Amino acid sequence: MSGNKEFTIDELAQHNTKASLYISIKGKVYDVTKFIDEHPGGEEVLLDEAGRDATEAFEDVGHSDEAHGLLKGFEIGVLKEGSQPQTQKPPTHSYPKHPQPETSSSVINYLVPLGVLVAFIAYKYISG
Ligand code: HEM
Repeated sequence: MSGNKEFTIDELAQHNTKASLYISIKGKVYDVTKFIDEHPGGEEVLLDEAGRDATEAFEDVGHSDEAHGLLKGFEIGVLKEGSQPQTQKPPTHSYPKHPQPETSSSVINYLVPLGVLVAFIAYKYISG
């Protein structure tokens, strides 16, 4: 079965039990209710990902071509655009970079060793 029905993330989330189990992978929605008992990876993992975007979990396992092929048979629609969960953090407040008071600190960095050197030479000169 395949379809062009668009599911929102909320609709998907309603099918998160063994009685009706939808999973989304790469923007497609799959009804894997009938597959729960047959999944070689066990039902537990499917139930863990039930009703949500399982792209990462599915890819992490490194499923075979056969597994990818099976997916086609479970396709019932697509995840509505813009309803994907935010995997990336929204841009947080960007803080303006404060200009560092470069000059004053670099002058000090330069003057202190110079002062030490001058003091050392003066000391040598006076004492010797
Ligand atoms: C929903 C569609 C899924 C299908 C059609 C599917 C299919 C399969 C198939 C056919 C295998 C046998 C090995 C292979 O051919 O790669 C397998 C293994 C496995 N699957 Fe899935 N899988 C699905 C989702 C998931 C999800 C969401 C997880 C979550 C982590 C998962 C975890 C695993 C694990 C851990 C194995 C390895 C089992 C083992 O080698 O002992 N699967 N799956």
